[in-house]
Amino acid sequence: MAVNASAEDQSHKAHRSRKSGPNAKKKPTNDKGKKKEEVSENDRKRNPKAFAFNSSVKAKRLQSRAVEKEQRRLHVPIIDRCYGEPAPYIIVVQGPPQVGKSLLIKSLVKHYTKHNLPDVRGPITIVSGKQRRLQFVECPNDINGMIDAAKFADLTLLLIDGNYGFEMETFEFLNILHHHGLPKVMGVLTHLDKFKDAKKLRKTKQRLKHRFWTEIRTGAKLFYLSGLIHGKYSKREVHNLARFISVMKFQPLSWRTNHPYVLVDRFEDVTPPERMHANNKCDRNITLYGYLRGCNLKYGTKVHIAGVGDFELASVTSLADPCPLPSAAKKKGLRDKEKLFYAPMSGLGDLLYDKDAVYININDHFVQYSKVDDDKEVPTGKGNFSSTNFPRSSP
Ligand SMILES: Nc1nc2c(ncn2[C@@H]2O[C@H](COP(=O)(O)OP(=O)(O)OP(=O)(O)O)[C@@H](O)[C@H]2O)c(=O)[nH]1
Repeated sequence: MAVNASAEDQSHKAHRSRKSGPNAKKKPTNDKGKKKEEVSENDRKRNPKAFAFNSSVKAKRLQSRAVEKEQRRLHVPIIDRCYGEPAPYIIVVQGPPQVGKSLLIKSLVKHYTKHNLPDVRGPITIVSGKQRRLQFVECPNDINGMIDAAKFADLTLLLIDGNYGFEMETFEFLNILHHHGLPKVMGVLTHLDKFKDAKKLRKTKQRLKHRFWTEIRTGAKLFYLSGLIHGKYSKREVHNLARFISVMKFQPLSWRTNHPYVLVDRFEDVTPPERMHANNKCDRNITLYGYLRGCNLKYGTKVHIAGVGDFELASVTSLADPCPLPSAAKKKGLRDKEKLFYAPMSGLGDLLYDKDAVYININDHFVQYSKVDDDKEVPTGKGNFSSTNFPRSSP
């Protein structure tokens, strides 16, 4: 018994871990310098690394990714049902009378294509980049024209006379746009050269900008065209505006992606002449040309022509692209040759595509006539007919 009692009372020396030598180095330790066996169960459960972050940059990135994922979940993905090359984006230029709509379209066309447009009539299609085509349309100043324009506009340039301020036409058009799903809107202030006082100009710019933000949204883009140089807008300002349009991201409106629609850039009356002779007021057959947008157009579907009514579609034909995108070569930018444009209603563009023919427009100065002995002139050389639409081939 005496032996047992002495064994219970015996006190052992505490274990002294090695402080030096190879064994001391070998022992695994945790972060706080404690040896593995010394980490308590409680410490192990409260691992600070499990939920904290080390890098604030990484945390920010993770957070923004999570927000993005959440937004993607909330929005239905937009399915592009277009076949082949995307149709040109339509840019509607709107504003009160004499604000400078035609001049702005002419300046932008000149910037993109280096061509002078004498007159703005109908849609003007241009190639603005390797992947992008644009179609400029001037919005008429009547209510029906505005309603039609709001239906197809991808981007609206709202021209505002800076000297006068907002006018009724702008508010009307904005109201119509709101009812059609509000496409992208950018404001352009013109007639700023009429201000003589710099301070007044600055104040007006500020005032109009805030008024514009109230109408659209805070931060909506407003461009300033400070005046005319030789009857045209400043090259630098037009360049900035064109650059902005070239890189802009367009969000297709859901109704439009689910319905086929065409902005007609040319039309032709193909009624047989004998029918017209018999009755001058007979029903006409009309062929309409334009880029198909939205989704596919089926044979036999009824079409609505804005301002005219509903019609039966007799046939749909796919034609060669009159203003194609450049070939996908690995080079930067566009060559001058590739800066195509197509404006049949304005009477410009060298090629005119018809249902059964392609017409080449030859300028007068390309036509050469050679002298023939019997004093009759026979056209030769590059062109056979001067400024005449000449059928080349049938597709
Ligand atoms: N001083 C000045 N004149 C301008 C400015 N912008 C346009 N103009 C002039 O305003 C006149 C009308 O320009 P247009 O481009 O024909 O205007 P518009 O809006 O197409 O006119 P409508 O088609 O009749 O509605 C032209 O004589 C232009 O030179 C500007 O910023 N300053």
